Amino acid sequence: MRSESLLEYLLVNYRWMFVVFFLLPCTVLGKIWSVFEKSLWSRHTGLEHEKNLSRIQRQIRHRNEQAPDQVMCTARPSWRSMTIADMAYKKYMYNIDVHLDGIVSINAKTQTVRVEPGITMGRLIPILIESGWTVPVALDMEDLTIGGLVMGIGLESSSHKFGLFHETCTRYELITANGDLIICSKSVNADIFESIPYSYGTLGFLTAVDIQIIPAKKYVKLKYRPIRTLEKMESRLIVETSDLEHNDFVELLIYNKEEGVLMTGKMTDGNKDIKYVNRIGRFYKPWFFKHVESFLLTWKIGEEYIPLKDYYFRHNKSLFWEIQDIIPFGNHPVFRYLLGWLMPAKVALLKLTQTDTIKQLYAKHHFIDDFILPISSLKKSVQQFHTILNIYPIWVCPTILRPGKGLMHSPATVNNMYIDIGLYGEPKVSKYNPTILRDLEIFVLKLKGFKMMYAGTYLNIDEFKTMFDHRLYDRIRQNLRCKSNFPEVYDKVNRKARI
Ligand SMILES: Cc1cc2nc3c(=O)[nH]c(=O)nc-3n(C[C@H](O)[C@H](O)[C@H](O)COP(=O)(O)OP(=O)(O)OC[C@H]3O[C@@H](n4cnc5c(N)ncnc54)[C@H](O)[C@@H]3O)c2cc1C
Ligand SMILES: NC(=O)C1=CN([C@@H]2O[C@H](COP(=O)(O)OP(=O)(O)OC[C@H]3O[C@@H](n4cnc5c(N)ncnc54)[C@H](OP(=O)(O)O)[C@@H]3O)[C@@H](O)[C@H]2O)C=CC1
Ligand SMILES: CC(C)=CCC[C@@H](C)[C@H]1CC[C@H]2C3=C(CC[C@]12C)[C@@]1(C)CC[C@H](O)C[C@@H]1CC3
Repeated sequence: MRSESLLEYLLVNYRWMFVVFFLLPCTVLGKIWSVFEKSLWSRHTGLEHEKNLSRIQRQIRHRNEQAPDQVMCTARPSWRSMTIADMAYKKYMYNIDVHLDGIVSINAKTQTVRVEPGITMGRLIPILIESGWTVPVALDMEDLTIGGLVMGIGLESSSHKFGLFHETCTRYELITANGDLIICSKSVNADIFESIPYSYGTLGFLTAVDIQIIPAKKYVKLKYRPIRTLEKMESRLIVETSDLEHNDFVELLIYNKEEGVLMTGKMTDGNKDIKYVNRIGRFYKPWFFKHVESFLLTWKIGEEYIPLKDYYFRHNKSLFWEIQDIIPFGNHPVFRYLLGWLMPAKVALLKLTQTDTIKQLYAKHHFIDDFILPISSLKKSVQQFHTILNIYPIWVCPTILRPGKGLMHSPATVNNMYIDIGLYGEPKVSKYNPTILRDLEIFVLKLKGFKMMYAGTYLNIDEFKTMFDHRLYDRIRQNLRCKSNFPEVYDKVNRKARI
């Protein structure tokens, strides 16, 4: 630390000062600006969308003439993306500006909403709820974009019922390498439709997505059930995920090797008898994972009504549990009541303003990743993660995987229940080395599991192709003449491409 400038030293050791007194006020100014920007919603019409398409097509044709050897990616800067690492490839690939973030239409008849890919969950969900609708898989971080969730993957506590985010999408609009616009759905260009999810923008540029919508209700009636032992957590999770009639939402937080809290929820309009609604989204309310942990103290089953939007964004204020490393006193009542209204910190601003030292410290001493494994391997996997990482809490989110031909699908010919295991934090084992991730990836591969690619991978190309079925993807890449125009998925998610 001695060789660092004073500013660098302060930014690393007292980052909370910078975050609380500069970054949070900037976030609030950004929010005020977005209130004005909301008028965009009414401004976005089909016509506006058409204009945007020609703008993208012009850029692609220009690249095809001027730089045909340089493969393309979107111009969305790395600091805006919801990933911890920098996308190094943005610097040497040809950047196409695909920034479209409107709602094109809401169609109550077909129960779909057509959106442009840059719209975030934080903008889409409130607008839909105001119109009485919601999406089946509503992601819990405000800044995630629809394009990113289709091209990467997304899952939430309703995924045990509806599957991964893209499975609730019914139509994509894609601009291909030669600038053509393709529409695809289950009935039109069905193979292209199936190969787009998880292709990380390597088949074309997404310009519109149709998502199913379902009627929104006022609350989620959420039940908290403390459970001791991993065996019991696993067996209870299997029972609750198959009870689709009672459980619209299922999520498990594991707080140590032995104890966790299983949450099951149902969307409801409630009735007049509701005495207490826990508005967890209010600024002075405790961080959600701390609130859930409190059920381990009383060891009683709890039940409460939570407003729908508050439930959806329950992990947003504390960025799951990541904000505690940055503002360690952020959950203290004094902070919450005085400055809690400034939260949550904008991830993009945190990324943009982190110094190289902070980046390196995170790279060396911090772990952020998600693994998707068969539900019956919960106990075995958590034990392995405990030995190698010892990070708690652990996020467990069940998701159904269906058979298919895309990059990621159930290896069986029937639907299979999987769980996403999210590990975010500082490993508490002695001698932690980030390359240990490779061992974990091999462990997951052996269990016929997958990993989420937003954090990058140490797998080599052959292992990667064993984990993700490339047969249809390769064929579609050939048909759409992607070879010299777009990189392969692996070129974007391997460790050298993400630093
Ligand atoms: C992943 C992580 C992120 C953190 N982020 C913040 C933050 O944003 N703002 C804040 O005020 N405090 C943060 N902290 C806590 C803070 O950085 C440390 O308490 C402080 O740096 C210790 O300083 P030192 O001079 O005692 O130790 P040092 O001599 O600076 O370091 C001792 C050891 O700890 C490691 N280390 C130091 N700082 C970090 C760090 N930030 N991350 C990982 N390893 C580290 C060093 O590599 C070294 O091995 C973070 C801690 C961790 C683990
Ligand atoms: N609960 C959850 O499921 C969570 C998921 N995530 C992960 O975060 C990522 C989403 O974050 P977000 O910041 O929204 O997206 P990103 O900017 O990270 O984009 C993710 C990928 O999607 C591609 N992409 C995005 N928009 C388009 C488009 N219009 N056309 C073509 N390709 C496109 C990007 O291409 P390019 O490389 O060319 O820019 C990139 O490869 C996903 O990978 C997701 O798995 C993170 C947190 C929570
Ligand atoms: C629910 C799933 C599947 C994933 C959740 C991942 C999140 C916990 C991470 C996604 C982006 C991450 C970033 C950070 C923390 C963890 C995430 C929110 C930081 C805010 C950590 C501090 C750094 O300085 C900036 C990081 C930006 C990305």
